[in-house]
Amino acid sequence: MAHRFPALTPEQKKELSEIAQRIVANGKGILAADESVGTMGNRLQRIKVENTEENRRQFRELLFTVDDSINQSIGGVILFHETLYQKDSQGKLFRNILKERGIVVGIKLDQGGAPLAGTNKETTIQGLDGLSERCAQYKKDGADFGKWRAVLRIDNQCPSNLAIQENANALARYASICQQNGLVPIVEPEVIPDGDHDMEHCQYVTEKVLAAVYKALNDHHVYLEGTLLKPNMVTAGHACTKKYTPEQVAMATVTALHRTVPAAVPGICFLSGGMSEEDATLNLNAINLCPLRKPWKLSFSYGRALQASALAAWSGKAANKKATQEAFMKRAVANSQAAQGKYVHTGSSSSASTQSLFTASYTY
Ligand SMILES: O=P(O)(O)OC[C@@]1(O)O[C@H](CO)[C@@H](O)[C@@H]1O
Repeated sequence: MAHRFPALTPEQKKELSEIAQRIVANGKGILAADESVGTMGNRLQRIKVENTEENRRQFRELLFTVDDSINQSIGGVILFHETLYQKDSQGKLFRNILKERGIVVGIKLDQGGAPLAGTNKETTIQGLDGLSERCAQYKKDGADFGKWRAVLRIDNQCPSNLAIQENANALARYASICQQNGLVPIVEPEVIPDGDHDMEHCQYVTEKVLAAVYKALNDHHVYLEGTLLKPNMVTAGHACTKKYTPEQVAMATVTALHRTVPAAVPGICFLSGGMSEEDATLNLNAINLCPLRKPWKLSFSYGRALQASALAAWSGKAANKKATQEAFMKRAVANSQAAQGKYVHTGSSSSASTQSLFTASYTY
């Protein structure tokens, strides 16, 4: 079957694949700082800080103005709409601060879940209407990649075939629209860790979900070299009593990816999904040391696992700037090492870094 209606020009493809490769260049990963106002509110509540636009801005300013060497560990930052247009205390746009450091700016594009009737409380994600116009505007405003998170749950009759197919199709439609507008789509089908299932069952489900996603991306003529995948690691459910080592998680995760993700995809950046900061780093390191063939960069796109100890150190006080930035830098460097299989845990871990960051039914 001839490909008579090419979706992208060679120039568009070149731009997309170069952006994707810059984000996951050696030892680099993504800071997911795209928490919606509500999600950020939950985080701030834990440290007893009011969820105001100014408080959200102040915390993010600390992250984005950390030492210049951050660009050795962080290749991209995902922002929420509000943050893309915010400035630091000197009046400089955050997005310009990031770009001047060579960090690629990304934007969260999904817009919340909607119920799938006739299923066991499963959802699809909204945001396709008007997406092309939003992407075009964000590209003009400095974004070079987008993110769309679909949520799949393991439970009685879940994920259903309907939820898998519907979310795969929405991810593929989103990815196609992003690429038409010069944005690299981060494709995030998250199998959330709620439940008492074992790791083997998570692997089975993750493979089914990823296989459906790559079939849909192919159906929608998405250019894989200009995409990044943001999956869950294969782990046991949060309430499972059986414990697995990082090496076991790594083998199950890389096996699932091997079976489903084409080698044309330049990078796979895991979400942290409620793991403690330290577990997220140890698992990523083990994944990079896993003896299977790994044709893609295996890196991170962490939200909670990059920010939890920084948030705890900040506690809403400007006087804690140094401690906040040091805590963030420590996690960024550790994950950069883990993305190269070079992380060696030394000394004692702070309590914030070993604390589970799991939230039940984590949606937004
Ligand atoms: O699981 P983590 O690493 O904390 O966050 C992963 C993530 O996709 O989920 C959040 C909610 O959409 C986003 O803020 C973030 O990008």
